[in-house]
Amino acid sequence: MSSETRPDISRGAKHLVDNFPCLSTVPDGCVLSREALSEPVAFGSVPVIDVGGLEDPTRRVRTVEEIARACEEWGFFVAINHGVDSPLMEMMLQLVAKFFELPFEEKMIYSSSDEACPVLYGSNLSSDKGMHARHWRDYLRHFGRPFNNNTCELWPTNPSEYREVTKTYLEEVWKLAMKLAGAISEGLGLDSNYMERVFGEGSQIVACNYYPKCPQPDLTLGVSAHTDRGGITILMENDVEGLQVRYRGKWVPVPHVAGSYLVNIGDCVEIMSNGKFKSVEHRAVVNKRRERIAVAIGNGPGYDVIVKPISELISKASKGPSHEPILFKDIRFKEYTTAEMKE
Ligand SMILES: O=C(O)CCC(=O)C(=O)O
Ligand SMILES: [Fe+2]
Repeated sequence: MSSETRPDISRGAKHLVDNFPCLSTVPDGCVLSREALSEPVAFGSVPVIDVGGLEDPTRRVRTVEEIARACEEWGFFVAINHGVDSPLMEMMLQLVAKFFELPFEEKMIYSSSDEACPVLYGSNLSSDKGMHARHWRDYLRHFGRPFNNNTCELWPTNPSEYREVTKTYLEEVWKLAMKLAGAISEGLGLDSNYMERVFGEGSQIVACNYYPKCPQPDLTLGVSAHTDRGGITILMENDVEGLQVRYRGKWVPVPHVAGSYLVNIGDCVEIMSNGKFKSVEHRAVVNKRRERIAVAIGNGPGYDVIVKPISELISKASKGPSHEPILFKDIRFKEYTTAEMKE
């Protein structure tokens, strides 16, 4: 390809696709290694759990068991009847879609070379940094909870309803996260408020991911294999599937279930559970036909919380026939989230 016709990747994935409608190949440099792309894919079923059962005293114990089993075996589950208002979910998704539709220059207001910037717009396609370098994804990332000082004032002002709707959405997602934290605590044999108490004021990271249509989806990825650092990730997608979960060494695609959330355990809950509940690797693939939008909210402990295996679990284990070693070191959440970014 001559340099005049070589597509410009410097403005990210969406800009490239919008401006080269006839693009039939993934630009040089964006083709990922054969090893990264050739891992086996298998069909299996990520558990679908009716979390509405947590609200019903006759079904609570069974629902807690289902959640605990999913956290042990898959680290993931699809949550239905989760209680978050569907018009609110739809509104949030539409505002994120509108944000990505803005002119490039307007989105660039939020770009920065500092990865730790509290609000960050960028593209993995045009970046050669980090584990997702040259991947087919544009993103907007910012902090949510704790809502102090000027947290929300840093968020985008366009679309105009973005701040207000996002704040309401994050509060609802936090309620759901704490409901699930209750089930996870009970699943570990603790009282249902245990994890919520440890999380304290809590923290949230908002990751809005935009994956445009890709001419050669087999040659690239949206996001490569990683685990989430926080506690409980709650992810909503438009009606396009793309997430894959590592299960018994193979990649298992998660089918889209309308109105559901994809829930996964992050590193903090794995540490707190001393490895009983798994923070499992996942990745996002892209496709030729439809753009995919995924809004992932990482719900974690407050930044000053020391994340460590829960002492009750350790002492219980050590009384048992097989002494269970403490598998993780204590670490302050703030240091854990900023240590050598994996993303
Ligand atoms: O977009 C997805 O489906 C996955 C995104 C993800 O794993 C993340 O943002 O941590
Ligand atoms: Fe993730």
